[in-house]
Amino acid sequence: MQPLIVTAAIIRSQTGILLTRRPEGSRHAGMWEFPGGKLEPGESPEQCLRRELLEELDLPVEVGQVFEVVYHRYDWGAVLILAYECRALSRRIRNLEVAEHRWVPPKELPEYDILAADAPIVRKLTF
Ligand SMILES: Nc1nc2c([nH]c(=O)n2[C@@H]2O[C@H](COP(=O)(O)OP(=O)(O)OP(=O)(O)O)[C@@H](O)[C@H]2O)c(=O)[nH]1
Repeated sequence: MQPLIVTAAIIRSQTGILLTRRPEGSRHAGMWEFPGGKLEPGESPEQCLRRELLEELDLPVEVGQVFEVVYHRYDWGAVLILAYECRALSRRIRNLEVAEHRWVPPKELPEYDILAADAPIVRKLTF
């Protein structure tokens, strides 16, 4: 099986890095993650991130450099996560498809239940 290709946004503000919590009824419900989602056919990672951030948070973003790439096997299958530095183009966020969102100072990231695949990203952010 090919891994699921997933994009994730690293968005920084003066108060921290943006985390979102997965809604009830989704895989890994209640866990925290970086906003983003699965790459759709024909889409570039940048297009995917812009679409997902609008769908989930009504947040327009500018997509920058790759921050980290992670391959991880869950018991249900593998993911290839492409994490990009992104810049929020609005201050307003709406929790459209997430349970909640939070701006988390890097040193507090280890206190959150973040998806296992994101561990290398969290390490790099807290380093
Ligand atoms: N968005 C996001 N997904 C992640 C991260 N880390 C991680 O393991 N994943 C996994 O990657 C997959 C992304 O799927 P998703 O359900 O968020 O994507 P989506 O919005 O396109 O899905 P849907 O439209 O089917 O609901 C999930 O299985 C999720 O568990 C992360 O930091 N951000």
